[in-house]
Amino acid sequence: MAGANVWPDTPADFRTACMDYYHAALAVGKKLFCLFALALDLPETYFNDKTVYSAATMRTLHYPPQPDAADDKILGIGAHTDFCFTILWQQTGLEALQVLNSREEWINVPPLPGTLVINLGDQFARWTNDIFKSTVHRAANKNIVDRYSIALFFGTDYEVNIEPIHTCVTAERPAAYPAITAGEYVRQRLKAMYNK
Ligand SMILES: O=C(O)CCC(=O)C(=O)O
Ligand SMILES: [Fe+2]
Repeated sequence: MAGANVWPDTPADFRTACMDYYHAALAVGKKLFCLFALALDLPETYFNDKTVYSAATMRTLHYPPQPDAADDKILGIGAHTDFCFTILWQQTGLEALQVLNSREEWINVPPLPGTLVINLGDQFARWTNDIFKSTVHRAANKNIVDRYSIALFFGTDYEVNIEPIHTCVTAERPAAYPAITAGEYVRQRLKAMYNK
């Protein structure tokens, strides 16, 4: 689940810029865990010891233009949920990302200058016993220019047990998920995705 990064030779400052952004986005991820802990009536620090060596991978994405493609031919990222928190930067001025709402309708997520999109992901649905949802989303670029986005996937340390938090379990809402370590969870998801 780990490997060396592959860096292009050009542009010269690409690696430094990526790493600067990576560390800034990581700090956002850590703050998110504090905010969600408070929202769950837990101490702000609840996730601190669970996010010491956070599994945090970043994906830089390029979507070529395909304005003339028919809907069933369009390439992009198909409908899916993310494993863990996603901190997504999207290029401004282009619409491509959509989320599925509770009425099963696809809603555009237009990039707003100076904002990030935060997706809670499946691990947080497990932590919260489905009180918080992991949003189904997809992205395709039907514009006439290239589109770029950057997704940082931020989860707990791999050895942490993910299980419904006590404040999210009641007699009416019994625990819907067994405990599983974050590492084993990611391993199973990757196996299901790439090892069919
Ligand atoms: O590019 C986007 O807007 C979405 C990317 C995404 O959903 C992903 O990488 O999991
Ligand atoms: Fe995603």
